[in-house]
Amino acid sequence: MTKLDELKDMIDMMILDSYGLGEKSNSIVPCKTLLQVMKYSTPPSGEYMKGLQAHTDKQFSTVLCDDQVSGLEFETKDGQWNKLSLSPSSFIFFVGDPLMAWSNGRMHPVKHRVMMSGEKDRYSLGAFAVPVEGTIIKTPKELVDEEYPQILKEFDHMDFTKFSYSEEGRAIDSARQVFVFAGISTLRTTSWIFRDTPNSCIEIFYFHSHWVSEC
Ligand SMILES: O=C(O)CCC(=O)C(=O)O
Ligand SMILES: [Fe+2]
Repeated sequence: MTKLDELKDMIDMMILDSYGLGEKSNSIVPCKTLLQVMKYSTPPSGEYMKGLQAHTDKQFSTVLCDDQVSGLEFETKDGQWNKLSLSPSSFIFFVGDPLMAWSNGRMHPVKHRVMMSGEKDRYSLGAFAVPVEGTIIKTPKELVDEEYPQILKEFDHMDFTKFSYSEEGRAIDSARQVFVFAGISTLRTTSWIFRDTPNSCIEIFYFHSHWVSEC
C-alpha cells in the first residue's frame, strides 16, 4: 500500500469518525487509486492563460501536490477566485462530487482551475480515488435528517462518469452535473452553459495512469 493510499484512508477514517460512523465501517466506498502527472506550460510572456478549466472532481476524492509553481485557484462560495500556494511538504485534499453525494451535501466539492502566468512550467501529481466498477453512491441513513433532507438519488458511479463526459453532461456547469444527473428536486436543465476556449496550455506530460492499489 502506498503512502498516498494511507493518507487517503486516514482522511476517510476522519470523515467517518466526524459523522459518528467510524464504528460501523473503515472505508466509505471501495476505490482504486489513479496516479496522474500533469504539466502546464508557461504562457507567452505577460499572459495569464487557462491551463485547466474550472471544475469539480468527478472522482470520489483527490490528493494533489505540486512543484510550488503557482497556478491552482479555487472558487469561494461568493464566486471569487483565489490562488492556492502549497508548501513543499503539503498535499491538498479535494472533495469530489461522489463524496459530496455520499455526505448528502454536508461536504462541499470546491470548484477549482489552473491559470498560468510567469516563466516556469507547472507540474502536479494527482492521486485520484476512483470508485471500483459497479459502485453505487448512496447516502447512509444516518446522514439524512430534517436539517439535511436527502438531496440526491443513489446512482452508479460509472453511469455518472459517462454522463459527465457526454454531450449533454458537457453542456452543464461542472458543479451542477451531479444534481442534473441524480438530483431529487432539480429539474433537468441545460441552461448552465459550459464555456471553453481552445487556448488551454495543459499538456498531459507523462500520462502514467495505472491502478496502484485496491482499497
Ligand atoms: O494540476 C492541478 O493543479 C489541478 C488538477 C486537477 O484539478 C484535476 O486534474 O482534477
Ligand atoms: Fe480537479
